[in-house]
Amino acid sequence: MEDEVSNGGVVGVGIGCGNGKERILVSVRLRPLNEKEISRNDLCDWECIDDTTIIFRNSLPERSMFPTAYTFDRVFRGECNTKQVYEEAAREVALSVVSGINSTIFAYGQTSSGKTYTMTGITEYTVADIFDYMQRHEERAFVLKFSAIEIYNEAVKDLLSNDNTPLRLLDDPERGTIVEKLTEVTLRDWSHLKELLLVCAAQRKIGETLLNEMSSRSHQIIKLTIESSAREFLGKGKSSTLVASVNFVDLAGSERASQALSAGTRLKEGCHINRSLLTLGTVIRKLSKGRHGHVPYRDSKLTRILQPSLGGNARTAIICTMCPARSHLEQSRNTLLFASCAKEVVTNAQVNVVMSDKALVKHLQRELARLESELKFPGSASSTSHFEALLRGKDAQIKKMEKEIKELIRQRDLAQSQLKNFLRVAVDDRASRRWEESSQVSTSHVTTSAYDDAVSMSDTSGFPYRGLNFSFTKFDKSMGTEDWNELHSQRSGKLSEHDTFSSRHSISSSNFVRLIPQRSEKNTHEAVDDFEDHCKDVQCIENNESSTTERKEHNISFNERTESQLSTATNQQYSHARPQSVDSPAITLEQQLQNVRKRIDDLVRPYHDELSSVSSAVELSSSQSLGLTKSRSCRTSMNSVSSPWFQEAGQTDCTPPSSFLRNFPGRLGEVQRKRIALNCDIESETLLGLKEMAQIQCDNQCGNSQIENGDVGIGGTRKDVGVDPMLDPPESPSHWQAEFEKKQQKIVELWHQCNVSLVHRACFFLLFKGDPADSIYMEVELRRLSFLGSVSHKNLDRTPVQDSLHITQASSLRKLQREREMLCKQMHKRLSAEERRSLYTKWGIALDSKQRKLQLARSLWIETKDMEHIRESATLVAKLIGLLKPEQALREMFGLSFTPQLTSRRLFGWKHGLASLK
Ligand SMILES: Nc1ncnc2c1ncn2[C@@H]1O[C@H](COP(=O)(O)OP(=O)(O)OP(=O)(O)O)[C@@H](O)[C@H]1O
Repeated sequence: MEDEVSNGGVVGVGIGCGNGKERILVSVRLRPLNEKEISRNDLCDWECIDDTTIIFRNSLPERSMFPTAYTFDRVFRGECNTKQVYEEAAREVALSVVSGINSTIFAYGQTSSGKTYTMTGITEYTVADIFDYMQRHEERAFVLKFSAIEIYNEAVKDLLSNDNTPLRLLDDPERGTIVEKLTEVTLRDWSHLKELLLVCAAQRKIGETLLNEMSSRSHQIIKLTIESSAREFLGKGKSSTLVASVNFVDLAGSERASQALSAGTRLKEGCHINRSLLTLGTVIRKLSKGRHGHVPYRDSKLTRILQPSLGGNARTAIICTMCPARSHLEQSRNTLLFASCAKEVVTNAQVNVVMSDKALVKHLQRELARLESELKFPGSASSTSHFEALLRGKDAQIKKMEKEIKELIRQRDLAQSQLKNFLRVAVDDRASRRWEESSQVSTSHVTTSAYDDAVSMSDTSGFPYRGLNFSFTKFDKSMGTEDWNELHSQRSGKLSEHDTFSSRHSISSSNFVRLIPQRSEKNTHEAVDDFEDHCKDVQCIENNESSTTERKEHNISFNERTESQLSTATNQQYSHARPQSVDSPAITLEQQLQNVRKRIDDLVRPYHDELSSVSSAVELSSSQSLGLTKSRSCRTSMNSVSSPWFQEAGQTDCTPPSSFLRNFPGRLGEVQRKRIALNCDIESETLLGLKEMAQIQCDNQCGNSQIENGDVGIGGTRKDVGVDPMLDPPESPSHWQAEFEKKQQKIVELWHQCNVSLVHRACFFLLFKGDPADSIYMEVELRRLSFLGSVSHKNLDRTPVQDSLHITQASSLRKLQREREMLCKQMHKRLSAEERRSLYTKWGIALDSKQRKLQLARSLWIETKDMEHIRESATLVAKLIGLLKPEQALREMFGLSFTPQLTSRRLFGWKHGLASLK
């Protein structure tokens, strides 16, 4: 049995038992008056009035100062037998030992008060109960070990050994103070115990005093150690053992030398006894006041050995024995004071689990692995918490910034609207003055003058035409095209028919741009009858837009520049007529506006950097999950493979998003603006980085101008920005198919609305045919388009930002028309005469009509609801650009900013095809 549990290498594992902290159980036992006391007519002053209170019944005046009632966990009258004392004052504590909890039962009291009498009984009852417990728990294997020592004159003696040599006390880091070379005997049975108890009694120092013929002159500690293991795990290497000890402590009695009439040896014994008991009293007193300061455990061998039982890992019960005789009043009172302190002492008992060698080896191996890992990654746990703290801090920072941005945007909007109002008033005022002045000459001059104003401002001061249109909205709306033509004719006096058309078309384009931004492409066809005229018209607008390009190079937002120029122009134009006091508010407002914008930029930049890093992380993880190699950005790859339209667009015009972004309240930082400037047409908007969208979306939220469009709103979290579909694929193929068709339809409609390049549409349409893996690209495309569409369609309360967007939308429409024209040119090259004829017939174009190729090109992608039409359009466009194998196009070009390694051969094939269009 002893082999099952190793004593040498065993590590005790303390397991907190939750309520391990408890006070020492303190009881008081009165013994009856003995014969001597009765014969002396000694009076009994003490009375247990109930089970917990003992009182002093004495009316002596000199004792009136002392307390008369003492309460303890239990008090026992003289007639109570030891069994009752055991059961009510010791049993529960003593038997904790079978559950692996250390326990100690003390007997404390003056000499001849009945300590030995009580402890002998309690020891026997406890062992009897332990044996009983062992019998009732056959499933466990028990080992019961017995040892006994006495501390006589501060020397520790082994009561089971004949050797009188004092034993040394050793300090073990795990087991505390241990007695060196102490005999420990494994108990066999009850009779074995009785035998050992007799041996101890025989060995213990007993002496005769006046008070006790058989006075114990030493402190005796009998120790029973119980080890128990579950039998089913024995020998299987994973058993664990409960190990605990119960100490039965029979202290030597405190005595007064005068009372005991001790002298010589007895006096010396008495001194040692009293000194050690004094130390015990001091320890108890200190512990009763809490564990503050030094507790003098080491001042006596008694307290040193019993340290775990005094406020340590043990349950403790103290039975204070008392002589009820008045002659022992002082000693009794001291005993009660000791008991009163003891009941305040708190111990913290633990269940002691000891592992078998094998279990211990396993445990140690695990511990070693843990330590090695900690060594390998020092502070990994702490770095995690540090990271979490950092994140929390960043979150708080972002929230604060969002709040600030909100406030700044509010201030900016206010300043903007004030400035706008001011300028409107200024312009109206100026116009009405001019009107009044001109009306004195002639009506025709009025309009000419008004028109001259507009044109001269545009021509001479670089005042943007679109800005002028915006400022003169009233004029545009109130005057029809005829008025403008007439006005123009009157101005030039000798306009050619061509000029007239250009003017009309320029104006109608402007009106179209501002008033009918969503006018369908088909309607535009009617306005653009003549190809050559159309090109001139385009050229005319491009000239106007070149000024915008210049502005873009200077990195000044359109909004800022427009307003600034408007303000400057207005000031310049009317400085002679307007008092300085009127100009000042405009300058102040403009300054205010710029300050607010600068603050927002400063605030947004770090926020956006943060967002970028998060997006990068998302992209990286996405690309990893796709098994893609992070490469050049999608934008870069698109530029490298894009059609001439993409390139051309990139060189000339600003795009709706870039224009939008530059004018948007929460404008992007410098880097973002530069990046966006690389994409210069609406087709390139498919490449609009998700980060930018997320930024805009964030800004929108800040500005309470969240953009929504049908069922694909932009508002939401970063997760919404085209990343989550990868994480959340459709549940079933049929579900996905339905979803795919729905998304495809929506995309086709948005392409149409946003005037997206036909080449882009064709590539995308032919590339993504319903594979579930395409879901992310569909989602990205859908959201980009939704974003563009929603921005350009929400024009109820038009802002300068939106105005600028409409202009670029017109530009995109024009580019679309040019694209059709280029496709038209390709028809001759890519299609045989027979193929062309067949297509004309199929597409309902009369074979004898003029400009059949152009008609065919203009018929492409015009029916958004007819998927067959869309498919045929896509196939024809692909053929015209030489994209024979659309599936070879790179999907990633349409997705997030990650691409696989591009093979030059693939690119070459497509680029070659595209290049041939030039
Ligand atoms: N509760 C009791 N009922 C009857 N007799 C008792 C009781 N308690 C003690 N006695 C008797 O009192 C005497 C002294 O008891 P005991 O030796 O146990 O005292 P003690 O406190 O151990 O003294 P010391 O400190 O001197 O050893 C004994 O003869 C014992 O039988």
